[in-house]
Amino acid sequence: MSYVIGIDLGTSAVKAIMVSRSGMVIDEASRVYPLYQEQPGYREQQPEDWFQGTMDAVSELIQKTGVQPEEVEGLSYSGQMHGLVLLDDRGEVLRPAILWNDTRTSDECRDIEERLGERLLDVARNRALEGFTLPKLLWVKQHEPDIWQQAKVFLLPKDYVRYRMTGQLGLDLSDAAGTLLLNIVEQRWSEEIAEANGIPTAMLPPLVESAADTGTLLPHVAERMGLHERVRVFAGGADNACGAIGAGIIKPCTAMCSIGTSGVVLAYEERVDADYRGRLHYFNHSIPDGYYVMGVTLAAGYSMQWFRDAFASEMSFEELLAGIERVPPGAGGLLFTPYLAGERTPHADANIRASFIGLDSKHTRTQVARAVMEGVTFSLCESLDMLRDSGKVIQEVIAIGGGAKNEAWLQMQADIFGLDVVRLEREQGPAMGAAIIAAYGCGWFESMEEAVASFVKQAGRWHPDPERQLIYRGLYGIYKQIYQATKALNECLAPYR
Ligand SMILES: Nc1ncnc2c1ncn2[C@@H]1O[C@H](COP(=O)(O)OP(=O)(O)O)[C@@H](O)[C@H]1O
Ligand SMILES: O=C(CO)[C@@H](O)[C@H](O)COP(=O)(O)O
Repeated sequence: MSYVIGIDLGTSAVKAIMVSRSGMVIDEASRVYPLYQEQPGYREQQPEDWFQGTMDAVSELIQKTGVQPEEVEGLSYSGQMHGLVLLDDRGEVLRPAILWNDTRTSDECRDIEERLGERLLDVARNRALEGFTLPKLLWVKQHEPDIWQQAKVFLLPKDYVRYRMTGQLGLDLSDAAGTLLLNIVEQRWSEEIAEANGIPTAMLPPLVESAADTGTLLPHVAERMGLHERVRVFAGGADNACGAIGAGIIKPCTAMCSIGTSGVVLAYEERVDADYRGRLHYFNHSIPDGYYVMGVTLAAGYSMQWFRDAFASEMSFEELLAGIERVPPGAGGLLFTPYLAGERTPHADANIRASFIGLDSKHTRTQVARAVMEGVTFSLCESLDMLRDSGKVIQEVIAIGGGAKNEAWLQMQADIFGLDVVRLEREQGPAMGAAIIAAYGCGWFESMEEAVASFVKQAGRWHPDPERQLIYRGLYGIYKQIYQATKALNECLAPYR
């Protein structure tokens, strides 16, 4: 038999899946790692935790499947986007990684936009947002000059793990798109953006395609994971690009909704000249010459994780959400905005914070949990509406990410979006996308499209219920007013955080 391994380096955990030639997921293994929040707006992780966690997860996967090392032909990666990993001239990590949901870089974003004006949108096709990598580089340059002086190259999260596994430096196009340093259409680093911001071009790692063969495993890494040294390692892609591949979003009129730590509503973009003026993210896909457009809720699954950790830390998500489907829409008149970490879409605002509106002494924990789920889904619906308003025809939504494990959340998505919502056999879209890249790279298929057709398997469909849809339409109208109503209050509260 032959297999490939797909690795998804998420924010809450790394997940590894073993996939057979017929696209069957034989098994999966995962490892969690901590998120450090030393100051308000700061979010960091240790790259060493990613590397060790990935090796542990793959090693467990090999042990529990009983697959022989020589049966694994290839592996590839999907990774949380934008996170800055700085390396010195010996390849050592200089400081903890600054993550996609870290919002310390508002000043740097303003500086970038002042320096480049409209050219930023013309070349990088995105606005300067706190989560992207270039503002993080500028923050280190300004605030940690000693570290900056030692920095020789930067990598993104999954590219760091691949570097540790193979010893080869490289960064794939779909992830490079989220740095703000890529000329998105010409698919090369933008010297203009780098030079305007004082970033030496020597710091930019070599660019590769997602399916590029990036070498083989270092002997000690192969041994630790129980793999053969000859297993082929393919570059992989940004988690949202891989999630899109794993969900089959590789042609027009298809869209996905991912509820991981972040929340994403994403559609395939066939037009290289599509111009969203930065209101939505526009990035290179992991499919050659493909693009996608998306909106991002910074704290989607993270809102649920926060709620559980703060108020029911002894409970699993399954226990916490038991009976949630019996709570009527609207959670007894309670609305939640998921701005726990600021927001990106539709309100690019690092200062906004979350609210519960309508909390009543009769509210139970289950009702509040439902309000959290509804608030996250309303936020995602705002991104979906931006896609629809741009003229995109979306017929159904493929749901992926940890949130797709819960059937009530799938029904809620169908009711709020007013569209059919489809679940896959496993919610691990990004890991499946990485496995598909590896399978295509190994030559199992002529094209990525063929690999997607063979590997992506739908497993359930939720239809919108007209009655609930109507109730949600009313609630959504109220939800959309909360941002403006709480913006100034949150600015006043900022010094107290
Ligand atoms: N059984 C479940 N029911 C509902 N939500 C869940 C469940 N399990 C996990 N989640 C949600 O999924 C999130 C993690 O999703 P995941 O896709 O693994 O994230 P990441 O890729 O960022 O690590 C959690 O924060 C939680 O909100
Ligand atoms: O910042 C973004 C996309 O622009 C996030 O979607 C990250 O890529 C993190 O993803 P998850 O850990 O939530 O999967």
